[in-house]
Amino acid sequence: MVSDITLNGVSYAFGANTVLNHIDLHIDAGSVVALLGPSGCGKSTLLRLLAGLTQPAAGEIFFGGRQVARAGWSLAPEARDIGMVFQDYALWPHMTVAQNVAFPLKMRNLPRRECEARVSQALSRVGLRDFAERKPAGLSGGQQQRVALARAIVAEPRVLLFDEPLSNLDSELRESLCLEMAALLRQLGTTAVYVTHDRREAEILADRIVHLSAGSVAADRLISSSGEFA
Ligand SMILES: Nc1ncnc2c1ncn2[C@@H]1O[C@H](COP(=O)(O)OP(=O)(O)OP(=O)(O)O)[C@@H](O)[C@H]1O
Repeated sequence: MVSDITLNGVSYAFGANTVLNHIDLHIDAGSVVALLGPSGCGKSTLLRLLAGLTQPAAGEIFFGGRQVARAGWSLAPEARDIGMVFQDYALWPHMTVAQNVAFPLKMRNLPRRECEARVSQALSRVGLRDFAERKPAGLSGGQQQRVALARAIVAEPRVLLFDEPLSNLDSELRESLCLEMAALLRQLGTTAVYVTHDRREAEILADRIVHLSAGSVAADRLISSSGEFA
């Protein structure tokens, strides 16, 4: 099941530094929204609030009809039914690729066969079916990020969150993985929020680009399927 996302008057501050200032935003179920903006504008902070890694100082966040955060309270990340992909891959080095990908299924108590089938499907989707028994250290940066992507989608979460997942890769690889991720996100139909400071990446991946500037929404534009502004 996918979920829409609603932020009502969400604010956040580090001490006296207001980082997000009364954000109102509705994200349709199944859409891919890029959060674009210069360094320090609050993109990662907004994503961390969606992930449940931090709590808003004011406002509320809903996934579907369910409140997941309000001032001073936040539902834990593991209770939110989300998948996350970070810039630094965040794989467990002692586990194989298959064990890394299977990790989100552990808490779900699924039969072993179903776990194996899901891991195999997720690895196929990212083109890594033959790498299941490798350790992350034996993979390139692009392959490690594909593992992180497979781990994010394996449990079929209701929301996918991406924090600059391609920024550690060289430009050629970035472009090709970006196109693959765009195709995968269309195929999955999961609601996704994608933080980037790269406008081209945002245009390839997203249905809609929300520009943040100094903690506020500065522009909000729909993108047509050809990558042009609608
Ligand atoms: N732990 C922290 N303590 C104090 N201030 C912080 C902390 N983390 C971030 N900030 C400040 O909050 C503001 C927003 O940071 P945030 O990481 O959300 O921006 P960003 O748009 O994601 O930037 P970048 O693209 O560089 O990652 C910045 O001014 C930053 O300096």
